[in-house]
Amino acid sequence: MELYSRDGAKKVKFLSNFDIYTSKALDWKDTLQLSLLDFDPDPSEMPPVCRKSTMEYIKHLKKLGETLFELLSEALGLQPDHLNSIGCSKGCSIVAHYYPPCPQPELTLGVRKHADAGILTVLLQNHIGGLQVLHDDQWFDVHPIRGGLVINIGDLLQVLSNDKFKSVKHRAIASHVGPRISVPCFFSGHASLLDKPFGPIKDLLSEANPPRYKEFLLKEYLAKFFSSSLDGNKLPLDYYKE
Ligand SMILES: O=C(O)CCC(=O)C(=O)O
Ligand SMILES: [Fe+2]
Repeated sequence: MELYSRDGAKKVKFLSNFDIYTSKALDWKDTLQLSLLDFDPDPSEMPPVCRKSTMEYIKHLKKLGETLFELLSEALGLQPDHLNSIGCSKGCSIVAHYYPPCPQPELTLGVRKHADAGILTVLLQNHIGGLQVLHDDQWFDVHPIRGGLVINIGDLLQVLSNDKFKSVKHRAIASHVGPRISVPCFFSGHASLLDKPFGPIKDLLSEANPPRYKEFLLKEYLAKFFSSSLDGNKLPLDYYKE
């Protein structure tokens, strides 16, 4: 109760669906959300119950994020430090979802179909399972692997890469068994990116590969995402397509 809030400015909060007032239906979950725009949080801001483990986890996440962005830069044909140098690995939100057992799972979902709004997601999950990805119009289970992490491309990496990387549509189903716990970490860039124009990486563009998105302000895009709902028809990214 102490942490329960929908105040965007709060770094640590506990809430149910972020779109509770705009959505037609709600997801079967509660969420603890930690915003780390600089990766260097004051430990006293973390809830005591998970302070030590979170601080330890963040250290590893930062390193893993940097390695993943090096690999992705190379895959785009850029210098290995490109994505890191523009701030991709410099900030993230850690979100811990708690999906209670559901008496009627056929009537709801853990999380509705969506693509992550950020750049890249690193997801840790417990052994219950329920995450599914959409491929060729079919849902496929992502079976949990002990000690394994799921890496998802987000909408902003689709923009940066000018559609070379595609964000992945996914959802989580509800289940009689539980609780299921999943902890996605959303990399969405350093706080300093919020006020700067954001768009496809210039080095990737040419006459043969013109920009597929207009430049936009990250803070406006994020405001659109959080003020809409996951089941809306128009996605925030659609506003910026060329
Ligand atoms: O719980 C999961 O496995 C997925 C959660 C998710 O997709 C999200 O928070 O964006
Ligand atoms: Fe997601």
